[in-house]
Amino acid sequence: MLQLANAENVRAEAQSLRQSPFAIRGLTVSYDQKPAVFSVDATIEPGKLTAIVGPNGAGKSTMLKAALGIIKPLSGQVTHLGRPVADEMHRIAYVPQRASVDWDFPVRVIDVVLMGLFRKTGLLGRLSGADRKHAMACLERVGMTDFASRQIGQLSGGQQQRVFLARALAQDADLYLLDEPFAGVDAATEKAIIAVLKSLRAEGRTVVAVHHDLSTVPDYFDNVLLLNVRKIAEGPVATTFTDENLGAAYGGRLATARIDPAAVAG
Ligand SMILES: Nc1ncnc2c1ncn2[C@@H]1O[C@H](COP(=O)(O)OP(=O)(O)OP(=O)(O)O)[C@@H](O)[C@H]1O
Repeated sequence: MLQLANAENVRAEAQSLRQSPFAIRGLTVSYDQKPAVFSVDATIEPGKLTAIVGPNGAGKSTMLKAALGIIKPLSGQVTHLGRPVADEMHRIAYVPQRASVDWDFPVRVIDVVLMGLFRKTGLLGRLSGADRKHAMACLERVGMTDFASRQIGQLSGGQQQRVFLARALAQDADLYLLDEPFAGVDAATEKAIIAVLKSLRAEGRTVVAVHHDLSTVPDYFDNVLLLNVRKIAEGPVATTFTDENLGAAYGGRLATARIDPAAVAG
């Protein structure tokens, strides 16, 4: 009887942890003593698609990198599922900005995807046939199986973006953080990527993406976090993605930007 009650407790705890958000508290990051992100609190709702939106230089990439410990913040705490993020990295997949990656590195597409499994297998761990099958299935999800043996330097920008998404899929994470996944891709690739992100949400996973095209925010995302060094607002798109909040994030430059993303391109 006691054992049954314990099993029930463990299940309830696991369930409530799954519903605990990715939470950022008091995050401040400075470069050369100038704050790029200042005192940001954010609570990412589990099982939703959240956009991080703000002008160039607003600190969006910096916030993601600092939240994951890739760069060291001046201050702040970040938790995932109620625990320090450093203990939870095996549940988190990060897709960096394409421009920040050395695409001349001599490695095949399939090997990039298999890198997504390193946290599970260890760097020197042996990959099984099932691992390779899983990696191929991830490539299939992004429509890139025909390119498995290609060197990554021989891919187009959109194809590179898809491969990085496949690597994140291979990680089988709870939380996906993507830095501008739609940057420089054509309409077909954008459609393919958003379909994958929505399928992750349908599986109960959480997706956060830095996003520049304001016109697609309402179609693509459930929630939005507006940033300009400080947090301007966060919440459901319907109530948060307002002209007032956009004006506060982008300054006077943005009277019509919600329908004209070109207005904020520079
Ligand atoms: N390594 C660095 N050293 C010094 N300053 C940096 C560094 N990285 C970013 N910055 C500065 O920090 C600020 C925030 O940059 P960040 O890349 O986080 O902005 P962003 O919102 O992601 O911009 P974008 O939309 O252009 O990608 C900018 O002013 C940028 O110049």
